[in-house]
Amino acid sequence: MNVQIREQKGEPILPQTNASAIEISNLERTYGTFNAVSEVNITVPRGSFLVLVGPSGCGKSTMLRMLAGLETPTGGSITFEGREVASGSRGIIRGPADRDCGLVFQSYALWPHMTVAANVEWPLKVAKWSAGDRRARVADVLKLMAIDHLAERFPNEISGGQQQRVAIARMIAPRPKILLFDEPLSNLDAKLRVEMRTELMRVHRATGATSVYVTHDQVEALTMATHVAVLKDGRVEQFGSPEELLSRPKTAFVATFIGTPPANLVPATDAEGSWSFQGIRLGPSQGAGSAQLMYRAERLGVTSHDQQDAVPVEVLEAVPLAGRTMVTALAGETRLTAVIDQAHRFTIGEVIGIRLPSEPDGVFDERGILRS
Ligand SMILES: Nc1ncnc2c1ncn2[C@@H]1O[C@H](COP(=O)(O)OP(=O)(O)OP(=O)(O)O)[C@@H](O)[C@H]1O
Repeated sequence: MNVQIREQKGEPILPQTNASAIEISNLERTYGTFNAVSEVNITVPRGSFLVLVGPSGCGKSTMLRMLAGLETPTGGSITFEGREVASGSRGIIRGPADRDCGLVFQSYALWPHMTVAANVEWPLKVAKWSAGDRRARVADVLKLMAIDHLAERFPNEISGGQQQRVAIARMIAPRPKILLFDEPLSNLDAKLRVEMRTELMRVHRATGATSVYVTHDQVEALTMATHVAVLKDGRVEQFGSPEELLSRPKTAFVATFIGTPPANLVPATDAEGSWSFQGIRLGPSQGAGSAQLMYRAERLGVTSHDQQDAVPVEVLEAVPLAGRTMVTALAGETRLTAVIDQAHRFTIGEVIGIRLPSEPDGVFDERGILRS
């Protein structure tokens, strides 16, 4: 299939095909003896929006910096549009300016002495666009980012959210085929972040550019991504669509990192053919030994603590959610979160019962690998 994506009225931009725009093979980055990124293999189809998500220190920024050409891999290779741009053996083959990619950071890094329009025009001057083309392109991009009324202001005369719009406008102005974002919304307040997420998705649709976006916020990841790579300790725990990660997490880490609220993990032992947790029989087990059972929050039931089939738990917090209630409680050292279909008041410290369904949503072995 060959779909033309249009940016402004009548302006064809990138054809979307099934070809891969970015190929990451066995990518590795070590610092001394420390592996910041190890054995990463990801193929990013052209036009997709890949989110790299994971906890602090998992190697997201190192990955993005290698994609941008700001960091040299110590092993493996990166290919953009079929051309190798960096590898462990050959180092940086194409530098940041030679990769047809744009980069936006958390800090906006605008030129303070230039107006908004001049900031956006700058990369076009560097790329030697004609004055007429530059003027037309700057006008289009400012309009696309809804900042055309700010064209003559200086960066210190506009808000943080507006500055980030300028930084994005400046990035997309030369029509790079690949857009790289490193936590671009983390300096914005919660309301603005939500608004900018929608804006970024609009920019992605409008430009059709393959995007790689780094965040530690899994909600941001699931909202924006066509593809998600969950990173942990420099390795990819799982790569797939948001739906795949939510419906079939391959590891206990992914199950507890992705989703709102994330799934519950219950350490269970096999007792005469049943799973047992804190003396409660949960349902038929498939084999001997111990496992971590996954249950989604909406499948847990809340009852009184004296029910025989319920796990007694102590309430830690309860949050009202549009007519529903999310209650988090502690069973020994295990945190359990249930979402119930009613508005209900709980008292912190109160002991209640949580009922786990007989069929878990997934069974992980003790190392956290999906068993079934
Ligand atoms: N120049 C460096 N020298 C040594 N170690 C480094 C260097 N750069 C990064 N690291 C280490 O590599 C690991 C990955 O860092 P990276 O910045 O990629 O993580 P991150 O997932 O982006 O984290 P955060 O979300 O906190 O920004 C960290 O443990 C970090 O301390």
